[in-house]
Amino acid sequence: MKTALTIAGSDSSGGAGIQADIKTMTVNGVFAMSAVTALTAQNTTGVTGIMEVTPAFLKEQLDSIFTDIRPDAVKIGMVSSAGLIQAIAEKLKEYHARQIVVDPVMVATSGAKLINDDAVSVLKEKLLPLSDIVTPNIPEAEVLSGIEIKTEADMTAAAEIIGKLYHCAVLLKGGHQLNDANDLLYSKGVCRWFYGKRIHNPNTHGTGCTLSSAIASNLAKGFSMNESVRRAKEYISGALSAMLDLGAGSGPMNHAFDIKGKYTKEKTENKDSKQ
Ligand SMILES: Nc1ncnc2c1ncn2[C@@H]1O[C@H](COP(=O)(O)OP(=O)(O)OP(=O)(O)O)[C@@H](O)[C@H]1O
Ligand SMILES: Cc1ncc(CO)c(N)n1
Repeated sequence: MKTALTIAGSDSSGGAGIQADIKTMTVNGVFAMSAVTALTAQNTTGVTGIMEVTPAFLKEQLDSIFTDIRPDAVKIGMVSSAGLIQAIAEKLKEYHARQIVVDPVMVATSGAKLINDDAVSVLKEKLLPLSDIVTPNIPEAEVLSGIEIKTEADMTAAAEIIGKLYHCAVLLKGGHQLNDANDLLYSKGVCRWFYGKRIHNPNTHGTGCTLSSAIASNLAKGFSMNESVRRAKEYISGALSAMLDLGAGSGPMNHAFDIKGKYTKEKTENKDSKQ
């Protein structure tokens, strides 16, 4: 079985972060492992607290993972401080990690800031050059490229700037802001649009985490970058189309929409059962 590692923050409400990553990787057929960067106290309406692990303890988790079960792909999500980013970069280099997907998480769907200002420059300097693909949304791509994005032509320009600066592929997500659900992949000097039909579902908590984990899972299984992105878009469209509706804010998706088996059946009414 192929394996994937997520290095990210925990979302206590289960829709984003480590929890979304593990669900996504599992449903996409790889064995999921996790190194936790921070605990968040959050739900669909917002984040009330963040407790970071120390860089030393993050390194310890990564040592445990890489010296035993080697990940075929690595996804990196919320990493809020410069010290943690440095620890990740050091360990990824030490263990020659491959198929690295960086989701440059800066702000949660609910609006909470998930990265310190000084960490952004370390992310650019140390982590992006190690990545195979980075998956910014429009505000994140503006920070990484230094240009304002108002049109699809701006998206192309920003993706090219980021890809050339950091020698990686770039999936710039048009997502909820600019167009339907159309994302632009810049890879090996070529731009390609992935057209997604906008699903009228207000529950989009964790979409970015889910997409990047699905890409990592497909890379772990040996699919090309183009095919990994295509399959990941198909998966997220399915998870959104399942129309799960939980919580008072922007709720989570149903990551398990495609699993229908003996153990997923809900309880049926049974006269004999004790209440
Ligand atoms: N309503 C929607 N219908 C279809 N696809 C969507 C919808 N909303 C987002 N997506 C897709 O989900 C993926 C994640 O994009 P999104 O822009 O939501 O990321 P993000 O802003 O990083 O997410 P997050 O808020 O979790 O950090 C993209 O492929 C995007 O096109
Ligand atoms: C832990 C965590 N990571 C990422 C996001 C972005 O959606 C979030 N809300 N929470």
